[in-house]
Amino acid sequence: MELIIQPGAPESARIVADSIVALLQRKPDAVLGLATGSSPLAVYDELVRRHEAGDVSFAQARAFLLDEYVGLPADHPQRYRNVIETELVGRVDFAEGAVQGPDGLAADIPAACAAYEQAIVDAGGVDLQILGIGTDGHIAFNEPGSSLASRTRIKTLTRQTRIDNARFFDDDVEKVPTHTLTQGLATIRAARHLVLVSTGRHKAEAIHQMVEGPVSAMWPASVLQHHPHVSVLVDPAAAARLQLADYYRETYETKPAWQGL
Ligand SMILES: N[C@@H]1[C@@H](O)[C@H](O)[C@@H](COP(=O)(O)O)O[C@@H]1O
Repeated sequence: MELIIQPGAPESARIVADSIVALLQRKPDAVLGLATGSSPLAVYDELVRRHEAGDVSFAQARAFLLDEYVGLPADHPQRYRNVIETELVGRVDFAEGAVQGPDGLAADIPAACAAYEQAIVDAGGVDLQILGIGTDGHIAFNEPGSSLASRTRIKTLTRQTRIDNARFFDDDVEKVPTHTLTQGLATIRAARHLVLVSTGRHKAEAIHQMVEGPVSAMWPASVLQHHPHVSVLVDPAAAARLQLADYYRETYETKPAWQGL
């Protein structure tokens, strides 16, 4: 796992965008994994800028979302398929139908989850997965206690996650759906490169547990310790609990210039 401590989200976003642009230049039909939540927003804004500058095209790329609320109407602004359309997809040149998410309105949820897993496999797997992290260490919507071997399935949200996400639902926790469809921890681990971005003191414990704690279902993101290619970009506040912060800084500062993420 590579830890990169940057002054803030814009600096991290430029590093992540460099990596995504380089990927799409060498593999125009790359498969991206997209995350919602506030953490990746600076990355999406940076990608839009690079696209507008003519540096990158998504015309041949495909993308898969990490998760989706169960039961939100198709036109609900907080449905993740709509959120990602506003934040990134509608601002660049993805082809029609190139971006998929789990179907939170499916009548047969287990079948929809299995079909989503198969769609990712059929696309050749995810080349680069963008991730955020919840205050309780969840990635996508894999809450504490999630099987480290889990695949796409329905999950019940914790009260804490619903409180954290109430800001997107008029600050009313009761409006936050209770269930989601989420890629599992094993699904996420199957992506070839994982890039996690996080800022703020409220994420410091989760970042510490993910990087330096034992691998445990109680901190689901800690499963990333088993992945061979993970880049974690944090600001000083999110890095505040890291025991080896000085070592991570020195490692990054002395990294050979030719080596990307
Ligand atoms: N399902 C999403 C996650 O994908 C996201 O990483 C996390 C953190 O969100 P934020 O980046 O807004 O702090 O919460 C949500 O519940």
